[in-house]
Amino acid sequence: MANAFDTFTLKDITLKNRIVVPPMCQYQAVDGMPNQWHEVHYPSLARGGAGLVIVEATAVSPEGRITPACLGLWNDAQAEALAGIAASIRRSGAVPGIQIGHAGRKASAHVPWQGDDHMAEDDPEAWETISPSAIPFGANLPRVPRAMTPADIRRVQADFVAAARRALGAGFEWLELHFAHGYLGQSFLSVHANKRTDEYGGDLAGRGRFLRETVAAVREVWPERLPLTARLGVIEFDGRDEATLADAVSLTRDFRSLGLDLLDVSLGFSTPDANIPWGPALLAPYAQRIRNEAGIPVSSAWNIDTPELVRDVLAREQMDLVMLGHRHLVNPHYPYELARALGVENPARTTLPPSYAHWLDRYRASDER
Ligand SMILES: Cc1cc2c(cc1C)N(C[C@H](O)[C@H](O)[C@H](O)COP(=O)(O)O)c1[nH]c(=O)[nH]c(=O)c1N2
Ligand SMILES: CC(=O)[C@H]1CCCN(Cc2ccccc2)C1
Repeated sequence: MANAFDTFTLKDITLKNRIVVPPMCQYQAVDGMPNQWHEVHYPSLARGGAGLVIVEATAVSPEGRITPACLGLWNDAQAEALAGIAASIRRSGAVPGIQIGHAGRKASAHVPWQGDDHMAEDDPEAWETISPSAIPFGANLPRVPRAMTPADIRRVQADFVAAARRALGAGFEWLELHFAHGYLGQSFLSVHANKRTDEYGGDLAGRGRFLRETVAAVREVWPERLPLTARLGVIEFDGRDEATLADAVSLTRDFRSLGLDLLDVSLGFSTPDANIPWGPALLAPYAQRIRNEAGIPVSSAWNIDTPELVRDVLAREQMDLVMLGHRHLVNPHYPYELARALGVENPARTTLPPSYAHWLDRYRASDER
C-alpha cells in the first residue's frame, strides 16, 4: 500500500513522491515553439513539490496540433527550446516528462476560449485533418477528415519516433504517447472513428495495430533505462463500456510485452454522445482493473480533488501515481497543501524549495503553518 509521499521507481528513474502534474495544454505557443509563458509555467509547477511534471501534449508534426497555439517537437529549434524547459523542471525539483501526440480529426481547431471548434476550411490558419477513416467527431468538431493512406500511417509513426528522439535529446526522462481523448491514437482504437477494412481496422488486432507498432517503434529509440508510457482512453461511457475495457486490458498487455513501462489510464472522448458520470475519482476503479488485469503500473487522473481521495486511491492500490491537474492550476504548490492535510512531518521541507520552506515550517504556531 503506497502513501502519497512515498518514492516510486520505474526503470532508472525514481520519483520523490506519487504526485504528478499531468500534461495540460497551455495554448500559448507560436509555430510550435515554447516561450516565456512556458518558461514560467513549468518551473513554477515543478517548485510546488510534485515528483513528476509532464509537459503538455506536444505535436509530432504541424498538422498534429490541436490548435495553432500548441507546442511541437517536429524540428530541432523546438527541441532546443524544450531542452530549457526540461532543465528548468529538473532544476526546480521534479522529473521532466513530456507527452507527444497527433490530434487526428480533432486537429485544426480554435483554442478553447476562442470557440474550441474547428477553424473553417478556408481559414488561412486551418489545415487538412487526417484520421483512420473519413468520419468526423461531430458537435464542435464537424470537419470530415481525410482517411489515412498506408503512407500517411508510416509517416505519422516516423514522426512519433523522430519526436521521441528529440525529446531524449532535449533531456526529458519520461515519455508519454498520447493515445487518449479522441486524438489520433484513440481514433485508431475506437469503433466510432475507425471503420477501416485493411489491417489497421476491424477487430482489436486491426484497430490496435497503429498503437502497437508505434509503441514498438518508439521503444527502439527511447532508452531501456527511461520509462516509456502511454495515455489511453480505456472507457468511453458510450453504452459499450465492457467491450472497450476488455479491449483496453488486452491492448495494454500487448503494450507491456512491447516494452511499455506504465499505462496512464484516461477517457476516450471519441464521441460527443458520451454520458460521462463526472464525480470524485470517477476513473479510479478502471485504473485498478487495468493495473490488476494487465499487470502493469498505472497512473490516472480525473477529479481526484481532495487529500482524502489521493490517500484512498493509493491505499486501495487503484493506481501507482496520482495525476492532479485542476488542483495544480488553482495552486502550483498543491503538494504542500496535500502534505499538510495528510499529516506529513515538516510539510514545507518535504515539498517546497528552501527559499519558501525555511520560513513555512517555523516562526508560526504549528496550526498556522
Ligand atoms: C487546461 C487543461 C489542459 C489539458 C488537460 C486538462 C486541462 C484542465 N488535459 C487533461 C489533464 O491532463 C487531466 O487528465 C484532467 O484535467 C483530469 O485531471 P484533474 O481532474 O484536472 O485532476 C490534458 N490531457 C492530456 O493528455 N494532454 C494534455 O495536453 C491535456 N491538456
Ligand atoms: C490535449 C488533451 O488531451 C486535452 C486538451 C484539453 C481538454 N482535455 C480534456 C478535458 C476535458 C474536460 C476537462 C478537462 C480536460 C484534453
